[in-house]
Amino acid sequence: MNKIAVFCSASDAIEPVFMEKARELGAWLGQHRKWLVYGGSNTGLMEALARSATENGAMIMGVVPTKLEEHGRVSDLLDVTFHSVNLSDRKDIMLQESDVMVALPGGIGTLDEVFHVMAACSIGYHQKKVIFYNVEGFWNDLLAFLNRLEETHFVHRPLKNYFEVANTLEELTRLLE
Ligand SMILES: Nc1ncnc2c1ncn2[C@@H]1O[C@H](COP(=O)(O)O)[C@@H](O)[C@H]1O
Repeated sequence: MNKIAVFCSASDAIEPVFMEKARELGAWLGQHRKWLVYGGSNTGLMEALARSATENGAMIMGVVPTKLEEHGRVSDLLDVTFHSVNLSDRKDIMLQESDVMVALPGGIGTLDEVFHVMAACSIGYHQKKVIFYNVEGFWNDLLAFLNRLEETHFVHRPLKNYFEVANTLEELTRLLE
């Protein structure tokens, strides 16, 4: 897989371990000459990831909604900039431009992106998967809830159709190779 979308936090106030894991992933993307497709913001895990990716040789595509541009929150690291009108078409563009999506720890924006991709997969718009990068068990509660949805038949197909989980960088990169 060559074009990897990454959904992740825009916050600068989170624990350093998450920044470190984002940088490690960025370095791997660069060393393996991958394209990073992401939200293009100059804050949080997004900027940490993008800086490390570009320093290690990755090409970077940012999908930037008008609002971010208006607020001066666009990273200056981007090789390619896609301009989106809003968050809805931003998600469609990120999905269209990538082979697989990785979810690093994140908040509401990240959850919105993850569920957009899985919901579209669930009714057959695509067959691309989300990989939850479960740094420090960040996604455990969400994964437990998703498993409950499967056990109680609230999801239409087995969850393995929609996502995979990587607990370490090694597990993640094995899925990305
Ligand atoms: N206001 C936003 N700034 C940057 N990125 C955003 C914003 N809203 C949605 N996104 C996307 O969602 C995540 C970051 O949002 P979090 O709420 O911090 O998880 C990122 O992947 C962006 O593409």
